[in-house]
Amino acid sequence: MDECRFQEPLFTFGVIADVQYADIDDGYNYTRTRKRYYRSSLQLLKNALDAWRGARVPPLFVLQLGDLIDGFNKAHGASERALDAALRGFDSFPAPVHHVWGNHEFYNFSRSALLRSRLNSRQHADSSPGSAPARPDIYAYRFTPVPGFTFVVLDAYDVSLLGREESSEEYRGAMELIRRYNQNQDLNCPPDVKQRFTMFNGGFSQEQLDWLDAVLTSADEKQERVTIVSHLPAHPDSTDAVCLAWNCEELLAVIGSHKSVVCYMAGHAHDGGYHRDEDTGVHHLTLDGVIETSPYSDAFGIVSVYADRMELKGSGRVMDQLFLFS
Ligand SMILES: Nc1ncnc2c1ncn2[C@@H]1O[C@H](COP(=O)(O)OP(=O)(O)O)[C@@H](O)[C@H]1O
Repeated sequence: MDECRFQEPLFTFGVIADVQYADIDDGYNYTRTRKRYYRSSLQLLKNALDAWRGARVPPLFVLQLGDLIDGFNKAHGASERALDAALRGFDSFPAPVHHVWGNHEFYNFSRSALLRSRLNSRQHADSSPGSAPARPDIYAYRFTPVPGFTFVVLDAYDVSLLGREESSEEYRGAMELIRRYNQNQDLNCPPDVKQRFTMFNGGFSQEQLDWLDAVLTSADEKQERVTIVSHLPAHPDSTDAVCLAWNCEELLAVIGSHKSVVCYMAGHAHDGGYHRDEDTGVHHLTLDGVIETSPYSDAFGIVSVYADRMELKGSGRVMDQLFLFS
């Protein structure tokens, strides 16, 4: 009988990725292999919010893993309207929402506009020094919802052609980097080798990686469990090669040099993925995207956190997953 008793988690949190809402008819991905349900994605977001609200242990916070509204909104002059519609549900939600930025955020808004927008959830960062990189244009921060558990939001488009002014030093540096691997006229077209070097991806600057390294050093010392979230997946076995962050190898090297990291969560690749890195024990989760989920299904999860593990309870196409701490 005892085994059947519900074990109370320390806390729970909600996860959702790639809502890509737009008030337009259904369409397809670039290769026309997957249907995209632009309008009904808003209902699937509402389903997630309702389920989290009614959960036995309601989430302490939600992680929105990026691409909340689709790039098509820009062409229709509907970016603000779509963002309002997508954020409306979150407004009345009784817990903080941590927004990650994806490529579709940059199709709709400039980096400076995003920093001023409600998609900037940096107000939920820890108030202690070092909770964000010194450079304010890098959208990354650390938060500690419960002592012993730290979460890090990373900016996967810090080094990118997206969101950076064409006249800027950052844009020039990103162009130099992508051109080293991608000689296609259309930079959204992946090269044959290192396919991730496309314009719809990006990477992490040295400043951001150094800051992450310092956050993780401190977490190691305090014996904390760290979960890192970003829009772009980092581990090649957790996703399609086209969807990885440009300098995923450098990021993995930083993660691998700290024992505090237990999980890395991303969106971007709508078919999802999971891999446990055998060398580091880190769980790499790519969450299935709402946008390519039928209106008759769902794509979100709630993660229950315990002293020795996290348990993802998926809804609809999101599979359950156990993240044991090593
Ligand atoms: N293989 C490709 N060749 C050229 N352009 C592409 C290719 N794949 C995607 N794109 C373009 O890149 C942009 C981002 O692709 P998209 O599939 O919309 O990304 P996401 O999966 O984030 O929604 C779109 O403008 C799309 O048309």
